[in-house]
Amino acid sequence: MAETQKSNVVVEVFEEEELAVSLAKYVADISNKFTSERGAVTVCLSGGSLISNLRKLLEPPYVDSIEWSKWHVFWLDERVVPKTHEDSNYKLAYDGLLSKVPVPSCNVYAINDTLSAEGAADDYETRLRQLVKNGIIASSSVTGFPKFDLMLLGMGPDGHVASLFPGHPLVKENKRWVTFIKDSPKPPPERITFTFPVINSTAYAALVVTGAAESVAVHSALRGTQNSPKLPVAMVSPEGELKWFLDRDAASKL
Ligand SMILES: O=C1O[C@H](COP(=O)(O)O)[C@@H](O)[C@H](O)[C@H]1O
Repeated sequence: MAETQKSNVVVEVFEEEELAVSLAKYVADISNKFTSERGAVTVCLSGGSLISNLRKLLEPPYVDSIEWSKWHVFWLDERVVPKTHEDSNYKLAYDGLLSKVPVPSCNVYAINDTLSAEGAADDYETRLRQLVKNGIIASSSVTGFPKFDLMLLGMGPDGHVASLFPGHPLVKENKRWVTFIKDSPKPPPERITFTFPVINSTAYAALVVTGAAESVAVHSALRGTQNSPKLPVAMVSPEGELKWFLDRDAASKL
C-alpha cells in the first residue's frame, strides 16, 4: 500500500521481508543515479534497527549492482563512545554492512572518538565543510547547508530522529551543521547529531520505521493535527524527496 502526502512525500507499508527488499532497491537505484551522474554518492546512516533493515543490500542483485567504491558514508548521529563500543553507531554499521562491502576506508567518515562531545561535533562539522569545498558533498543552493544525496533515518518510539529528541532545544538549532547533546534521554547520554537544516537539505531521505512501539509516533507524524505538538520525526521535511518505509506494526494506528 503506497500513499502520497505532500508532492515530495510517499508513505509505503510493507510486510517485513518485503520492506527490506524494497529498501535495498531504493538505495541501489539512488546510488546508481548519483554514481553515474557525478561519480560519487554521499550516504548518511543512522544507528538502531536501520542497519538490519539494510540487510538485503548484501545480497544479489543489489550487492553487485552498487558501485561501492564510489560511496562516501557519514552518520546522521553518533554516540560519543569508542568505535569498538557496543553503543557505537559506527560499530553497528561496520559489523552489519560496511565490513561486507568494498567501500574504501578513506570514504567512511566516522567521528573522532578521542574527543569530547563538543570537540567531536566541531571536528565533524569542520570535516564536512572541507568535503563541501572539495565537491564531495554537494551544497544546497536553497539553504546553503550541505546537500547529502541520501539520508537513511530511523525513528525511536518517542518520535526522535538522529539524536534530536522531543522537547529538547537542539531541535531548534538552525546555524550549526553538527551539534552535540550531553543529556540524551536515551542512553548513552553523550552524542553528536546533524541538525534539522542539514537533514532537510538532503536530496533523498528514507524514514525506515518498524515495530508496534513506534505506531503512536507514526500516527502523530502522519495524521496529527496542527494543534498536537510536533515530534522531531514530523520535522523531517526535505528539500528533495522523502519516502517512509513502514512495516504493518508501525503503520497499525494509521
Ligand atoms: O539512538 C538512536 O535511535 C534511533 C532510533 O533507533 P531504532 O532502534 O528505534 O530504530 C536511531 O535512528 C539513531 O541513529 C540512534 O542513535
